[in-house]
Amino acid sequence: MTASTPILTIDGPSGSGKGTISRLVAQQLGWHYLDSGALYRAVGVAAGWADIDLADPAALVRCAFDTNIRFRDAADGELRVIVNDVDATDELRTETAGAAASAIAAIPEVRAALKDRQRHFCEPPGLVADGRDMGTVIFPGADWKVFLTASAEERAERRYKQLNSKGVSVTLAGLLREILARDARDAQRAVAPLRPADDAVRIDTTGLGIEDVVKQVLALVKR
Ligand SMILES: Nc1ncnc2c1ncn2[C@@H]1O[C@H](COP(=O)(O)OP(=O)(O)O)[C@@H](O)[C@H]1O
Ligand SMILES: Nc1ccn([C@H]2C[C@H](O)[C@@H](COP(=O)(O)OP(=O)(O)O)O2)c(=O)n1
Repeated sequence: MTASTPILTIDGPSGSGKGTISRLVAQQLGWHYLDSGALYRAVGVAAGWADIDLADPAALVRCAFDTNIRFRDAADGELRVIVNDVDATDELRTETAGAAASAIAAIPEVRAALKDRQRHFCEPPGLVADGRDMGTVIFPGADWKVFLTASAEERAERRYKQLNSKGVSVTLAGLLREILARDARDAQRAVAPLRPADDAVRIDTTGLGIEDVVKQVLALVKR
């Protein structure tokens, strides 16, 4: 990590648009992008492949250290995630993987195991980092911090459309339940809970289009 490398953090709950907005802003600025949630999802999925019990913290911590995770920009603009040499992008995006990630993310030693890996993404010319604790724990000295929100109903609707467009069969009511459960677990855990940093700019994206949000975030960085 270079002390002078500019960092923008974008935190928020599931479906608030962190990933979409972060990638677009990073593209426009020509900066690197860290999808920290993908690291937690990858460890959860790798643990599943290795039959590790989600209630076995010591084995999960070993898994967090041992899992090889690489990101690759695909030709269609999607970010592919390669876990232990397997393209796990589609498996990672499922709600099952999200729930497993949220469960293992509550284990302090798992969070500690992933800390340095996240900080290594900070390379010139700049970094946009998205997650739950980017502005509070991983990059507390970030130059700009954004906290995105949207109503739970709108977030569930967005996820519904997103998964449907990929041919994944889900129900809106089921997604809303899962989103509310994940919000509660991520916000109530003892270590690095989901919350805005004191110096974060909050943007409620309910009813806003993607372009509107990108404009607001870029305006903040350029100010
Ligand atoms: N402001 C917005 N308005 C409408 N849809 C949005 C907005 N931001 C994101 N989306 C859509 O919502 C879905 C979930 O966004 P995503 O970036 O994956 O959220 P997160 O990373 O916070 O879980 C995506 O399909 C995305 O295109
Ligand atoms: N910085 C982070 C990122 C994700 N997590 C955990 C908590 C989240 O519910 C899961 C999945 O995160 P991810 O950002 O991929 O999920 P969403 O796209 O917001 O649905 O991982 C975390 O604890 N800290």
